Amino acid sequence: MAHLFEMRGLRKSYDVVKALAWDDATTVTVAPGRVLGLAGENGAGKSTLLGAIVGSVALDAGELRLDGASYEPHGPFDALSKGVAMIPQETLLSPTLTVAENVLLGREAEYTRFGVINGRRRDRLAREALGLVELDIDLRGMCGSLVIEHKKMIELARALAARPRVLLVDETSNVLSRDGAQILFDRIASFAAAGGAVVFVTHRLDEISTYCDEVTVLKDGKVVATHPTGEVSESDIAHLMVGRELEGEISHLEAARSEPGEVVLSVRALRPAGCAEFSLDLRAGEIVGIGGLVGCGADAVARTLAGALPAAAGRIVLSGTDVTGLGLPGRIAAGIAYVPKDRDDEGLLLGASIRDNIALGSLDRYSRAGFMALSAGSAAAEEQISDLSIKAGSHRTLVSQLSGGNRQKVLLGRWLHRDVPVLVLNNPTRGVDVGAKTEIYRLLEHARAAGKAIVIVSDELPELLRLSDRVLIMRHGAVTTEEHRPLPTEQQLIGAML
Ligand SMILES: Nc1ncnc2c1ncn2[C@@H]1O[C@H](COP(=O)(O)OP(=O)(O)OP(=O)(O)O)[C@@H](O)[C@H]1O
Repeated sequence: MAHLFEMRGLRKSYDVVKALAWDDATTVTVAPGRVLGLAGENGAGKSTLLGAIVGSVALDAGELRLDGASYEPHGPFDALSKGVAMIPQETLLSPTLTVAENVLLGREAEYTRFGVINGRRRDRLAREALGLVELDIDLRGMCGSLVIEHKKMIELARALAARPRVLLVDETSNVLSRDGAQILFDRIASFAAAGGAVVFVTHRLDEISTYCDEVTVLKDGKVVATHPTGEVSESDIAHLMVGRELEGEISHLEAARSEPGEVVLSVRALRPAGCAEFSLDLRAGEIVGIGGLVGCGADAVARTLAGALPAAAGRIVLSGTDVTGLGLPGRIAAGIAYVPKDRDDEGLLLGASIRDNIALGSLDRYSRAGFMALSAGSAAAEEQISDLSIKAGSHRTLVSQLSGGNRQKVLLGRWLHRDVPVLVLNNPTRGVDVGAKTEIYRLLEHARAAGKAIVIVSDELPELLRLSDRVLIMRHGAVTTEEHRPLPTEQQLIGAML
């Protein structure tokens, strides 16, 4: 079969980090009508590869070919004009532009004449594009205030509306609801059926077996193998990615479960935005998982427990102290740590180092007579880098230079070494590779065994089933199901969500 897209001998280094380190003979191709899955640990080079394909990463060496001809994009807009569109891992929408302006970014000439904007035409074009992904939202709203799912759908709409030949999708499904993910996979399938070529990056190996024709595994910037997905199992792919077996480590965690202790966090008749009353007694050494479809209220519950969203009513008592009136910083100081879902918007200082981001969870430890002595956090940061296998030169590396999954690990690392009694984790392993996920599960299990009380909101049912002592399923803002161990199957929980 003729190739639509071809990559050969790609190399890219950032100082000593070899993000892409293919030898001259290494070639990866995608034929028309095919979906290529890209798998690899955090920092393996997947996003760098996609960045190189749209010209946002300048390669040190290598060759890209589109339709048999040399292809050298100068940036994402140039790539788009040549028929290559990307949905990046971290959203690139401009927060201060409207939905319509973002959807039509780069197409302004289509609705502007002699410098005058034709608003009706703009709105019609934007509506057409959003129709491709079944998104019906206010065209005049600012993108900065949208939920992440809508931002991703806008990026998908923008890409599809440009009618590209090659579509690159970087870890998009992990922020989408089931319905959103279904729309994404349907569009990918029809795009391929119409002769397009797709490169799809995900850490969810079931998505690779279900939706991809072939899988290429990257490790330390090199191509380890490419196989038709029908010929490799998910555990084969995981093995190629991390170079070791993972299942045994997980079942070990299952065996170590013990009875929870005293109630640490008592939540009474809390009214998170858009939700019914929510009550919970969370015990020391207990993990309560909360799941449900998008808009079910689990996200609002997590944010309200953390103090990131105000509650309309109710009480939250932490070890006998009423913390209801406290905002996010006050709750953190009181002992409720929070890992948000949208890490770049809500969680991390991208321009600061790993050490400073981790130390943010412990400012009280590092302030002396009103001055910050963050250098004292270096050892703690190095410990987190090693415990969580954060791929970085040192604790001085800026978070903006880390891969997505490694950023997520920094966010978690901020709290895992802290002595906080309560952790509220909102999709804590989003974008984290299978090996590091096992490591994070192990650390959370240790935190649980050490008596921490943990609430995990997760879109991944296997994660909830693996970690939780209790699972709450929410629908339309209310808890409709509560299950204790032994927990029901994934299928039964999905049934409860619908
Ligand atoms: N701008 C940059 N400056 C310095 N190092 C960088 C930069 N961008 C990427 N890197 C490094 O290159 C390596 C590959 O990163 P990349 O984002 O491609 O990984 P990835 O496979 O996409 O990981 P993830 O699964 O976590 O998204 C990492 O070690 C990362 O820290």
